[in-house]
This record gives sequence, structure tokens and C-alpha cells, in this order.
Amino acid sequence: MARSLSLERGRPLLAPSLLAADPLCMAASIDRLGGEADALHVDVMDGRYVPNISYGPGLVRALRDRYAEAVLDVHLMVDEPERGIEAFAAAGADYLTVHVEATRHLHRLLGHIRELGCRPGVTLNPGTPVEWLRPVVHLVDLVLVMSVNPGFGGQTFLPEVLSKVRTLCQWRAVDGLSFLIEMDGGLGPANGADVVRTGCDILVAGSSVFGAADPLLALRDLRRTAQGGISHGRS
Ligand SMILES: O=C(CO)[C@H](O)[C@H](O)COP(=O)(O)O
Ligand SMILES: [Fe+2]
Repeated sequence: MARSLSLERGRPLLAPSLLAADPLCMAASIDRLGGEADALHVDVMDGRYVPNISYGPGLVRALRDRYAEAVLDVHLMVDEPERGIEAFAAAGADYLTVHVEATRHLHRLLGHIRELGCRPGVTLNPGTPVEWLRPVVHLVDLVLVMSVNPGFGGQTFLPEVLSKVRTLCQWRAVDGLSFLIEMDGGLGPANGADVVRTGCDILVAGSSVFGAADPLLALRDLRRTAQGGISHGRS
């Protein structure tokens, strides 16, 4: 069974979303980050759970072959994710995150992801109550809070989801858990500090990194802003 790579809490972590990279120059886009990304975020869309279609296990395999040391953070926006997890695990995914709305057997599915050697993650749409996650937080290594409706990059951040992060931080403290809290959608230097201050560990950023003239400078800029969220009183 494959051993998955992991991320450590303690400083803001950045996961650029490849959705915003030029699909014809994916490796060149990643290389421009100079190895400074903490993880590569791979958005898998099936045209059913979300209206868009993006990648499959083939991209994950190609990334793993080329970037052996990279943490591959795979966000499955697919219906019935239980049908695809084995292929993504075999391809070399580290974190495999499924939508709570997309499966009828979430508890079993998260256990299966771990059995496959990956780190289970769970996520929820902006319109889904965070309480849906309460029965499974002890099973996951990562909770992804969507700050846009899934399916497309380049959307506007929805600040109302920050209250979910506060709730997750409370559950983590009360239960003595250590899952990472990740946020995805519409993130950049304008909101990075707020998101970290609220309690997020990982920021996913697509357009604000790969849409910039210099993605490495944009990544560094986001890191600087995100670190500002810690020095302003995050516990
Ligand atoms: O899951 C996603 C969309 O469903 C993407 O990860 C997200 O939208 C990142 O892109 P951007 O930073 O451009 O909003
Ligand atoms: Fe994503």
C-alpha cells in the first residue's frame, strides 16, 4: 500500500490550484513556482456533480511521476466518488477529498480512502451546513471549506463561510483532533490574512497565483499576507 505524503500544521500552507494553470503548459507553470508551494491542488470535475469537466487520474499519475516529493491534494467534485477513489489512490494522490453531498456512504468511504493509503478529506458546498460533518471529523485528516460554489475557478470569495471554520476549530479543540482546515475559492492577498486569522491552515489559490504575470511573486505575496493573519492574534 502506498504511503501518502502529509502536511503539518503550524504555519499557513499554500496549495495552488492547477485549474488556473495553462493546460498546455502545466509542468512549466508548476516549475515557475520554484518549489515553494506546500501542495498542488488538483480539481477533479465530472460534468455531473458540477457542470464542468476537468481531469482524471491520468493527470495525478503524471504529476506523481514528475514531482515525486510534491503533496498532491486531490479535490474530487464528482458524484459517487466511491467509484473513482481506487484509481486516484493508485495514481499517487496524497489527500483525497470528497464532497459530503456527493455520496450516500460517507463514513464507509472515508475509511476506504485511508485503507487505500491516502489521507481522507471531506468538503462541503457553501450552502451545506457544517453540522453535516460532525459525525465524521474524527475520521479525516483534512476538512475543506468551499468559499465558492464548486465547478469553476475565478469566482468571488463568500465570506459567510468563515463561521464554519470557527465551528471546526471548536470541534477540533473539544475532541482533541488534528485535522487540517483548508479553504478553497476566491482567495488571494486581499483576504488571505482574514482566512488564516479565522483558523484555516491551508489556502487554495488558483487565479490569484497562476493568473498573475509572475506566479512565484504572487505565491510569495499570498504567503506574506497569510502570515500576517497569524501575527494578528490567531490562536
Ligand atoms: O475547487 C475549485 C473550484 O471548484 C478551485 O479549487 C477553486 O475555485 C480555485 O480557484 P480560484 O482560486 O480561481 O477561485
Ligand atoms: Fe478545489
